[in-house]
Amino acid sequence: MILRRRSQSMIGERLGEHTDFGSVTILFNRLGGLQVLLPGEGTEWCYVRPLAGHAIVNLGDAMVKFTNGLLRSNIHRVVSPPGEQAGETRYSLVYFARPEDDVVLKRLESPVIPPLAEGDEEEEINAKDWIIRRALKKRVGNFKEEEWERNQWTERISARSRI
Ligand SMILES: O=C(O)CCC(=O)C(=O)O
Ligand SMILES: [Fe+2]
Repeated sequence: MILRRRSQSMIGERLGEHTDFGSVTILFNRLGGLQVLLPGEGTEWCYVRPLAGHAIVNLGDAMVKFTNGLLRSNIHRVVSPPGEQAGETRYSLVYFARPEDDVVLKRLESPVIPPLAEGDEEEEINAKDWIIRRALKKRVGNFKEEEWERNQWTERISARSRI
């Protein structure tokens, strides 16, 4: 997928904060504009500087689910490129990899993956339903108070500085 964002004159055109839904995202950017929220309390947004000949790799929510939070899906957003780059059109080549629709997003059985907390039970949700849930969450009007907690799951994990 190629994403195109016009210059800063298109005020308000940006991608709001989110975690990616799938397993791994590979990004190729020439201009800045991608920002990550560093883990921990009260942290700030940082630009991710694109380097020639390099890709940017993001982990998505499925990795959080499979590893019970050992791996994190970082919270990121896209804003206007910094400094002189702000006047240029930004292209981003994005490759999203994700589990097949019917894969259940649950902790994998492995001694290196943290066990579930005592009394915790994992919900049964497959990749397709997870994506639908996450996409709907972003739509104004679909917001339901009682679902907020559930939908925040990977953000909460990703925002922590330590396990
Ligand atoms: O354009 C970028 O650098 C990132 C895009 C992104 O985060 C996304 O499409 O999920
Ligand atoms: Fe993203």
